[in-house]
Amino acid sequence: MRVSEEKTAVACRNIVKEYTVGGEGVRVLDGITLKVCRGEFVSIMGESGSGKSTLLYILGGLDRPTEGNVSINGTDLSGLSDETMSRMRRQKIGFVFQFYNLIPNLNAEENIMLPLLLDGKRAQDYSGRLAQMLELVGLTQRRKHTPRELSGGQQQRVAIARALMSRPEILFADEPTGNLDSRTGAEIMSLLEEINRERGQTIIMVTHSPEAAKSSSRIITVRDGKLKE
Ligand SMILES: Nc1ncnc2c1ncn2[C@@H]1O[C@H](COP(=O)(O)OP(=O)(O)OP(=O)(O)O)[C@@H](O)[C@H]1O
Repeated sequence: MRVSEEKTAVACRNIVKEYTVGGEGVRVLDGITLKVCRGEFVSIMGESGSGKSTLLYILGGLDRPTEGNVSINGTDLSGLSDETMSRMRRQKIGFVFQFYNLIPNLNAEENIMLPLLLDGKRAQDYSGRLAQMLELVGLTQRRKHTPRELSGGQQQRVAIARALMSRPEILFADEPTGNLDSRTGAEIMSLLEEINRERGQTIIMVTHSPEAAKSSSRIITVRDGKLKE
């Protein structure tokens, strides 16, 4: 991508995050500035407790920083009400977690459709997109299975399809292979790589795994509350 064509997907400036633990302030993030361009696949690494997930949630608008600001696709999140922020999350952001967070009594396609239904959309208007997503994640034959009838890797594929249904600007993934054996983890990573390469999907992923991080185009590390590229 030429620099002049770069478009910023998400940017943050001087992010500080402090928690109060036992009456004392603990500074987890200490002045983080970062820009991720559209189409990038960025891995966030760092030791346990370094603040990787905290940073991911702040970038995705799931949490607010103590200081500093985040903008997604040019919109500054700090000025948004909670309601506008949650609409923005539903429509512009996809999240995938280590534990798939599927609804146990809904089947694969119902789980994939759920966020759009909660956003007031009609299922019949999205049947084509649903079929495309099932195809993309390789679950067309298993669309009527409930999570209990699916392997961990298949459940994560459902979660990925669900996150992509709204055609999000950015897909955030928090340890997406953390609960999978290494072979299944590698399959999930090649799916994410394909989604990034073929669809130009911007992805920001937290991972402990150097193997998983190899799929990304850039690795950043959080250490002592700061970023090292
Ligand atoms: N709500 C909270 N209240 C107090 N402290 C918190 C809270 N959330 C996170 N922390 C602390 O902030 C630090 C960073 O947590 P975070 O989960 O972001 O780290 P991480 O790098 O993602 O860790 P891991 O790799 O173990 O998941 C930790 O020391 C954690 O205990």
